[in-house]
Amino acid sequence: MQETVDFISEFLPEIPGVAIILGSGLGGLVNELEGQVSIPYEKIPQFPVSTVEGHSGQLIFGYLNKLPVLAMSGRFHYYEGYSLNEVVFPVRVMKLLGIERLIVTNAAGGLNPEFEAGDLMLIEDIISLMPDNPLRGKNEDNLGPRFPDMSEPFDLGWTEKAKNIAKDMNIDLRTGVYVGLQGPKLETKAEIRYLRIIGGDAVGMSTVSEIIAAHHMGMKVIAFSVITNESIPKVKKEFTHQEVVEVANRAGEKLVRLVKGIV
Ligand SMILES: O=P(O)(O)O[C@@H]1C[C@H](O)[C@@H](CO)O1
Ligand code: HPA
Repeated sequence: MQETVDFISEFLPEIPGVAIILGSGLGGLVNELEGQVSIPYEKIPQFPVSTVEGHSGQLIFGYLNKLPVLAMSGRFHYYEGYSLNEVVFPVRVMKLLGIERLIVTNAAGGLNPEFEAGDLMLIEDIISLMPDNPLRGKNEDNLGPRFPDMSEPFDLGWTEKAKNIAKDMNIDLRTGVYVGLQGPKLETKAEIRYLRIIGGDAVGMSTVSEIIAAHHMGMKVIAFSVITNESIPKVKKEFTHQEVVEVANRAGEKLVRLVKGIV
C-alpha cells in the first residue's frame, strides 16, 4: 500500500478533501472536474485493473467547486475474480493518502415496490451478503480496530446535509437499505422476495465492502444508488447490463448535480 501511496502522491497537487467512487454509468461527474490529472490503473503499482463495461479504469484528481477531489472512475467487483482485500485496496490507499471523506455511488436494482427506474437513493444502511469480508485475516491495527462497530456506517451529519441539499435542489431523494451480493448472476424471483423480507430496498454487486473498509479506517462515508431497474419488473422483461448503464447515465445526471452540491 505504501508503494502505491508514494506513487500516487507524486501526481497530486494537493491532498483531496473527498474521494468519490463512480459506479456504473456515473462517469458524467468526470466532466465536471477542473484541472484534471488522470492516472490509468494499469500504471499504478499494485492496483487491480477494471474489466467491466461502463468502468473506465482511472484515478482522476480535479477540482469540483474549487475543492480538490479524487475520483475513482471504475471500481473493482468481487465477481470479476478479485478478493475483497483487492476490491477495497483503493479505498485503503485513499485513506493513507490523507483523504478523510468518501462518497460511494452505484447502480442498483430496486427492491422497494415504491421505487422506479431512474430514482436516486441515499443509502442509510447496508446488508452485506458477500461470501467474504475485507477485514478477514490479520488485522492491520494502524488501519483500524479488529472488531469495528458497524451500527452507524455512514456519517449522520453528512447524510442529513445531503437530504437538505437534495431538497433545496428539488431532487427527489429516496432513502433505504442496500444489499450487496457477490453477482454476477442476477437474482431469482424467490431471492428477490427474500431480500425484501430481510429489509432490502436496493440490491447490487458492489459498495458494501468499500463501506466496511472505509468505516474500519474511520473515514466519513456517504453513499448513493441510482435505481436502474425494478428487481421484479411491473411488466415482464429481461434484465440487460446495457439498460443498467443507460439508465445510470440518464439518472446519473441528477446524482452528479447532487454530489457537486454536497462537495
Ligand atoms: O459498480 P456498480 O455497483 O455500479 O455496478 C453495477 C453492479 C454490477 O457491476 C452491474 C450490474 O449491472 O452494475
Ligand atoms: N441486481 C443486482 N445488481 C444490479 C441490479 C440488480 O437488479 N441492477 C443494477 N445492478
